[in-house]
Amino acid sequence: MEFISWKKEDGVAVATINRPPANALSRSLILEVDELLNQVENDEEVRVIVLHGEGRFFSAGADIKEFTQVSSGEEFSKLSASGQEVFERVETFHKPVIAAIHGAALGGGLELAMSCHMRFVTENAKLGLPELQLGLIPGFAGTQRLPRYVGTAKAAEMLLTSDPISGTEAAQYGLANRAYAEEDLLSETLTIARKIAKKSPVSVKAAIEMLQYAKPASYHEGVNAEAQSFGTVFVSEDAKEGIQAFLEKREAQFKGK
Ligand SMILES: C/C=C/C(=O)SCCNC(=O)CCNC(=O)[C@H](O)C(C)(C)COP(=O)(O)OP(=O)(O)OC[C@H]1O[C@@H](n2cnc3c(N)ncnc32)[C@H](O)[C@@H]1OP(=O)(O)O
Repeated sequence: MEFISWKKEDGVAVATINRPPANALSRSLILEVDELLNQVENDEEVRVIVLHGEGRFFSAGADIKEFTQVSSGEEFSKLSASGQEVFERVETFHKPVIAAIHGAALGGGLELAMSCHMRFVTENAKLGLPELQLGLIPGFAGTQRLPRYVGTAKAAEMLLTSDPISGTEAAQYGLANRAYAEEDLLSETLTIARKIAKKSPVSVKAAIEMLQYAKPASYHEGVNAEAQSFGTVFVSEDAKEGIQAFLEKREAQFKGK
């Protein structure tokens, strides 16, 4: 794998995303998340996976620069659906996947983190779904998972304003399990991961399976609608303007077209 490396430590696979400068989730990086799961799936020495980011951020989201290479709405809907599929595999994976988030988990980066079974964060990390700032909507099941963690009112605020919340606030709202000082994040996360690694893999698998029943019945319908909508919104003039404005480091001027 080019962008994800991992090593085993006491029953835990510590996986590092390393795609400078922002660990943006290109298509190939998302495929590597899938490949990571392939590699640990049948490894009995791996009981838990901890995912974290190298550099300044956990991940700043889907690769906005790569978006300029896609042109049709159908292609964007497919891109959305294939990301959703990988993240669904994370959420239903029979070994717990834990995100350790520092710096920022934005857009697709937060969507990846939300598909993990637990999230530990630094107090000053930024967590958010800023896609509306780009004239887009989230496309990797963020519209469905965020309200599950923070409630619909806070999810609406986060989506519609594009403002991120801090790690401390994320822990208060239930989006993160706990917030730590920057220097303690990885060691505290590993302590919890090692504790889980000592449990019976049979009961851990069963517990994860049972958690899937806590998803609302409309979840998969919502995710499919999100992928469709992602493609439709993406071909708007406003989306072109939003992406261009990001690349030119200026504020977007949206016209409603
Ligand atoms: C289906 C899913 C959809 C999505 O996920 S859409 C994407 C949603 N994410 C975002 O909108 C976040 C965009 N990024 C930011 O808001 C900011 O960045 C940060 C807050 C993460 C960091 O800000 P700062 O510290 O001022 O650094 P910087 O100069 O903006 O970024 C450093 C370099 O990283 C590149 N970068 C940041 N995010 C992305 C991204 N999501 N895709 C591609 N590149 C990204 C920038 O362009 C720049 O690069 P250069 O140094 O070459 O100018």
